[in-house]
Amino acid sequence: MSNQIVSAVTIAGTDPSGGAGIQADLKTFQEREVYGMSVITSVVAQNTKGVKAVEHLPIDFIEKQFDAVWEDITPHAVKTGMIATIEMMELIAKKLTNSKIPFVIDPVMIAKSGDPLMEEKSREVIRDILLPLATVVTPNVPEAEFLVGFSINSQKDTEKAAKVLVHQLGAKAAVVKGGHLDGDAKDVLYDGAQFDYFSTKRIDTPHTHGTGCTFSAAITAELAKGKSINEAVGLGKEFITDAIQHSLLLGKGNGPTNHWGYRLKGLPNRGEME
Ligand SMILES: Nc1ncnc2c1ncn2[C@@H]1O[C@H](COP(=O)(O)OP(=O)(O)OP(=O)(O)O)[C@@H](O)[C@H]1O
Ligand SMILES: Cc1ncc(CO)c(N)n1
Repeated sequence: MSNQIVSAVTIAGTDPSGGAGIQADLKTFQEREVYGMSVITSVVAQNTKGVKAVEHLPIDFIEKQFDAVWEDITPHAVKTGMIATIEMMELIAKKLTNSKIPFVIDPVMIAKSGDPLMEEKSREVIRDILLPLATVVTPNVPEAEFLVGFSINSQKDTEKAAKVLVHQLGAKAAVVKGGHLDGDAKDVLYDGAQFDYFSTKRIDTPHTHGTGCTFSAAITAELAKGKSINEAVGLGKEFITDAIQHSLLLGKGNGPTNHWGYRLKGLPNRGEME
């Protein structure tokens, strides 16, 4: 694949303040040297402090965007982020059912600010119609709890949830992220055969707006390049850790991560410099 231009597409909602959603995904693809494309599902008026308003695009217009990408530039991988309604989920399922490209699902339900990004009645639908199509699904703990139907309080629970996501709900692999648990930021990958653990020390910062989007976009970019699931998750974890470590101290709320943070590896972060 060395001379081939690798491309990926994100199907998701927007963040005009640039830290999450489509904007985070495209920045991440670019940093991973993957040509980024996007299909916008919802336009969200949000920033580092929270969500102010959401407008869903008409379903036929989402389909037109999807077709505009696919009829022209076939992507090497696809990810979904904010998919708010049942209609949108059905459209994506219809479009991707016989697709052979890697498909990463970040089952975005609630923003870090606590604002809902998915209609409650859609949650079962993402589980039933999209999860079986996933190459990798990347829930945080509250999302995983909803999808599997039990609470997650320990590593054992996390492993059990990852198994359910694969064996009962049909994803090829699942990464249950430990960002919301206490202690180290430890993510568990289950690929149907074995567990792998990706763990870093928790970085003491409130600036984690868009971490989930950035992490899943980095995994998508690496799968687009032909990396294995295990390699892609490992590279995604390094990328998000550097992005959090070097967060930009922007905004008045929970600030965004730094998508070029990996280039600053080993250097003092901005907080330490000031
Ligand atoms: N404070 C932290 N220090 C180090 N790593 C973190 C921290 N917070 C989250 N992570 C890591 O960032 C990645 C994204 O996890 P997280 O649980 O934050 O996603 P999320 O809740 O889906 O994010 P989002 O706000 O975008 O929805 C995971 O690899 C997680 O372990
Ligand atoms: C559009 C969008 N997707 C995902 C998230 C979760 O971080 C967000 N805040 N906004």
